[in-house]
Amino acid sequence: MLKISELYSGYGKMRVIQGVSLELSKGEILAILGPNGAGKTTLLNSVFGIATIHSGDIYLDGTKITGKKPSEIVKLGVSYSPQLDNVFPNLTVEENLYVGAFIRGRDPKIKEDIENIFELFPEIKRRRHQKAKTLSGGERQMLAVARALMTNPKVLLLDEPTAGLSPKAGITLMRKVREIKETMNIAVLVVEQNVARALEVADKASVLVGGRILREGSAEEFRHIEIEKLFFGK
Ligand SMILES: Nc1ncnc2c1ncn2[C@@H]1O[C@H](COP(=O)(O)OP(=O)(O)OP(=O)(O)O)[C@@H](O)[C@H]1O
Repeated sequence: MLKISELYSGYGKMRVIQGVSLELSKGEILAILGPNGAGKTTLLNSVFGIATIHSGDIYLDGTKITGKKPSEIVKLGVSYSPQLDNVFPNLTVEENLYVGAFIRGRDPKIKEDIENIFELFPEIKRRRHQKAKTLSGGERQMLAVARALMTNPKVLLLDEPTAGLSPKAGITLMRKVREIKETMNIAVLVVEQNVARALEVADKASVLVGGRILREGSAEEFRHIEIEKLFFGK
């Protein structure tokens, strides 16, 4: 579904990603793990067309998306929930979901999809007429993920969806991500600081250090490795 091949990318001339290749299939969650500054966000930015691609290619279902604009990439089926500024604070929950569906124009199915999303996230359904800025941290992150789903993506990119959440809210959200990939049969590329939380729901994981993939494998095989060893090989 998503294939990244020998990617070198960064910002302007600055290189952050140094030869990353990975593949993500439909119905899979791939967790990108790694220390601060490893390039995790830059990898997502590269897929979404907001970083500078120096060389390499990115394919979605065999179609090359390298170098395309984010608006085109969304239309092809990739949605992105960034770490910050991922909801419109002064819009209501429902309005945020309508804005999320903006690229679908006047698609009559939008209303029905919003109700389906609310079935997945009853926590925010209760707050549908409340402004996003009045939500709790956990509810706000659920809204951010829900908003990203409104484009009907094939691939969902999530940047630290549990950042700043309590352990309980964090695990609830990650389990929700798993439920989403199962019910909607989509592929999820998730960047997470919390390794245990990510590995609980992910199918596989890649460890990114210094812009390179240090190791990759099934989430199961990483569950028993200490973080220091995972990130720094100690
Ligand atoms: N817009 C930008 N312009 C220039 N440099 C950037 C930009 N965004 C990030 N960088 C740099 O790229 C490098 C990788 O940053 P990135 O945010 O991808 O790392 P990360 O693994 O997501 O880190 P963290 O876990 O701390 O969020 C860092 O050195 C950072 O300073």
